[in-house]
Amino acid sequence: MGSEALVHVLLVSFPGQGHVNPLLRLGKRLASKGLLVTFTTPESIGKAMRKASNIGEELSPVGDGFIRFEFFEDGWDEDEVRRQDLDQYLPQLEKVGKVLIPEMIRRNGEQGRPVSCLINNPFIPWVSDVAESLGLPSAMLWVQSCACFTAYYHYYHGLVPFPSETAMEIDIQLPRMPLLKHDEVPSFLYPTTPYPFLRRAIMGQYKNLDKPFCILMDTFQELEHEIIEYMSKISPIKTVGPLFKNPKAPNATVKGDFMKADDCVGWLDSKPASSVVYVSFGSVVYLKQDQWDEIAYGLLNSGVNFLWVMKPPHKDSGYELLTLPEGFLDKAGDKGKVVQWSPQEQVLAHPSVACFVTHCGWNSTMEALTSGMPVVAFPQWGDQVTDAKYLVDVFKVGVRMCRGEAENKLITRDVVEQCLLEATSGPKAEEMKRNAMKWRAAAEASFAEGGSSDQNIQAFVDEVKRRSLEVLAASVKSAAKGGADLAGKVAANGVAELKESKVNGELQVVS
Ligand SMILES: O=c1ccn([C@@H]2O[C@H](COP(=O)(O)OP(=O)(O)O)[C@@H](O)[C@H]2O)c(=O)[nH]1
Ligand SMILES: O=C(O[C@@H]1O[C@H](CO)[C@@H](O)[C@H](O)[C@H]1O)c1ccc(O)c(O)c1
Repeated sequence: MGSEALVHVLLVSFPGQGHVNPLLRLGKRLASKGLLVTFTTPESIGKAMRKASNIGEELSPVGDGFIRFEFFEDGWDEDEVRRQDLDQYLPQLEKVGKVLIPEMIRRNGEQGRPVSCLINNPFIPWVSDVAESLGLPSAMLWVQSCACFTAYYHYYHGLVPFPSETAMEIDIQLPRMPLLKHDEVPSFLYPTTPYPFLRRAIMGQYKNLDKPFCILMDTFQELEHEIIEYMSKISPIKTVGPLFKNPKAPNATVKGDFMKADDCVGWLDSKPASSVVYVSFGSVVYLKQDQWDEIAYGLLNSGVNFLWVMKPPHKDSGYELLTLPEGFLDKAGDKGKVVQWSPQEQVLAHPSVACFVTHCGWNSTMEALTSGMPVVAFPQWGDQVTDAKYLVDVFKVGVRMCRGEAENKLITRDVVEQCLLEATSGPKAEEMKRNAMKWRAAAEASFAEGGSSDQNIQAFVDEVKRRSLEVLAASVKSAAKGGADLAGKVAANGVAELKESKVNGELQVVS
C-alpha cells in the first residue's frame, strides 16, 4: 500500500526539545500503526533538526506507516532575538501559524494527502482553533505528568488554594495526590515565578481544553494510576507512554535532536557495569557558575566515573558560557567525560550507567523510569519540582539533591558527593535500583502489544480513521453541492470510496 492511501495526521509542535521529542515519538507510534504522519514545527528549529538528525525530504517508513517533515517559516529573520522571549514569540507563532498551517493542509490535500486530524503539544493551543475552522478533529499531546496536568487544571479552575502573595508557604492537597509542599507544585504557579510567561502559555492551553477530542499523555496507567483514573472522569485523557519506546519499530532512525550527539557510547563501553554517573540538566535549564563548580568538585571528590552534559547556551539567551574549574579535566582523567549533547536514550540504557543526576524534566523522568535507572533529583522550575517529589517520595527511585531554583540555595560539593555516594552504593542504592527495575517492567508491559498504552494508541488510531471518514464525507458533500466530480477524487485518495446512493440520493462512504 502506498503512503497516499493512508489516513494522514498533521503534528504541530512547539519548537522546544522537550516538546518535539515526545510529539515526534507519538508520530512514530502512530505511523507504526499504519498512519501517514507529517511533523511540522518552525523552520528555525527544522534547520537545526535537519543538520543534527536523520531528517530528509523523503518519506520515512515506520512500521506499517510513514513519517515525513514539513517546516513553516515563523515570519522572523534567522537571527531574531525575540524568539527567546515567549511573551513575544508565542503570539507571533499564532499569527503566522493560523495562516500557514491551513495553507499546508490545503497543499497536502491538493497533493493527494488530505489531512484528517491535527495534534499539537502545549503552548500552541491555537492549533485546535485551526482544526475547528477547517472542520477537522484535533487532539493534544500533554508532555508532562498527569499529576502536573491535574495541578494546572485545579489552578486554572480555582478549585483549591495555591501559594499566593499573602500565603506563600501553604501545603496543597489535590485529589488522589500526595500532599504537596508549596515548593512541590509546578513552580510557574508561584506568584513569584520569574517565568510568568510560561504560566500564561500553559493557561492558554487550558483555555482551549474543550476543543481537542482527546488529550494524549506521555505517562502510563500503572505509574499514575489513581490520578489518571480521577482525571479521566473530568477530561478525555488517554495515556500512551512511555512514547520513546516503539515495539513495532524499535530501530526507527528518525530523531528530532537539535544538536548532534557526541559519541560517548565507546567510552561507556570501556567502563565497568554500574560505575558511571550520568549528569544532564536537559535542553533549557542553565545553572549558575558557582553551582556548576560545586557539582564539578562533588563529582571529583566522590571518585565516581561520570558522563556530564555541558550544553552551550543559546547565543541569545543572555547566559554566560559556563566553564569547568581549572585543571578539572586533567584531575578527572579517564574517570570523566564531558560532552555538549548526549544520545540520552542510549546512555540511560547502557549497563555501565549507575544513576542519573537530572533536572527532572518529564521526558528525562520517563526515560529514566523506563530504563530502570535510579536518579539524583536536581529540579529547577516548572514541572521539574513536582516530578522530583514523585521520583523521590512516590516512585521511590531517587535521592533529592535540591528543592528547586526558588530556594536560591547553593548546593555544596559535600552535598553533591554525599548524594552521589548514596545513589551508587549501599542499601539505599540497591533499593532504588530494585524499584527502578519494577517501573521498567511496568513501563514495558504498558507499551508492549496489548498493554494499556498500546491499547490506547490503537483506540486513538481507530478513532482518527473513523473520524477521517466523517471528514471526507462532509467535504465531499459540501464540494458536491458545488457540482464537482468528487467521488472520483476521493477514490484517487484511496482512503475510501464515495458513491451516490441509489436509494436516497445521498453520498455514502464505502470503505
Ligand atoms: O544531552 C542530552 C540531553 C537531553 N536529551 C533529550 O532531551 C530531552 C529533554 O527533555 P526533558 O523534558 O527531560 O527536559 P527539557 O529539555 O525539556 O527541560 C529528553 O528527551 C532527553 O533524552 C538528549 O537527548 N541529550
Ligand atoms: O521545553 C521547555 O520546557 C521543558 O518542557 C518539558 C515538557 O513540558 C518539561 O518537562 C521540562 O521540565 C521543561 O524544561 C521550554 C521551556 C521554556 C522555553 O522558553 C522553551 O523554549 C522550552
